[in-house]
Amino acid sequence: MHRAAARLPPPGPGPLRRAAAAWPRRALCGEAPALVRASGPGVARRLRGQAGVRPGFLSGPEEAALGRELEPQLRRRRYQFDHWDGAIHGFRETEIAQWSEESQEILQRVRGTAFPPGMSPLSLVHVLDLDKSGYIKPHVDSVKFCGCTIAGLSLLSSSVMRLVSEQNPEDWMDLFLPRRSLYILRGPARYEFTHEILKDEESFFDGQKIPRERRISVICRNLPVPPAPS
Ligand SMILES: O=C(O)CCC(=O)C(=O)O
Ligand SMILES: [Fe+2]
Repeated sequence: MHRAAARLPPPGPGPLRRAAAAWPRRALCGEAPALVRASGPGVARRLRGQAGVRPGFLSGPEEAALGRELEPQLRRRRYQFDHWDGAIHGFRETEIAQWSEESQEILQRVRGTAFPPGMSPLSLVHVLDLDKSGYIKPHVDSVKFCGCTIAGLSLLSSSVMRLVSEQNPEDWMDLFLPRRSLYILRGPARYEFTHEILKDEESFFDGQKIPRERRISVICRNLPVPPAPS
């Protein structure tokens, strides 16, 4: 979702629900420092434990197994190059509730890593297939439909995810997402910073080109906590 633009969810049921709104605070996850670069020590401190990358989270065979399961479902859809809210360019997507046993084990591992005990993960898992020319513009995931944690697996391609502070756009953090890694965004990284996936032409991490190929992400989210009754 574009910065500062409050948007409505898409008409009817659909996997994309990105709308800006209020920013409740919550916390915590691990990180690999070599895979993140921040605009300054203040941002690094603020996002420590809130934005992290686990390289090698998936093995090669696990990536292949997920791919085999996802390809037939994705192939039925067309890449879209103009989305309803313009947040994503060159993509197709789906939400999946039923997974093979092998994939369920992987998703359990994601949830066990990303979500503290007692948090309710969304049962639908979001699968986003970005064409080589596709990219994700800066947005904040809808607070209406998605809770404090976003955890995503990257298949087929490495990429760079950029976080930019909504309040001070000069504050940013880049996350290098190697192929087969898991990233986790929580608390301020999820609510107070936009996130985006850079297009191939702009895909650099710490000055180094990170070529963007076709990329499939498998994203687990949790339910928003309902407001306390007044
Ligand atoms: O592809 C990803 O890892 C992120 C996708 C995303 O930001 C979204 O669907 O809201
Ligand atoms: Fe998002």
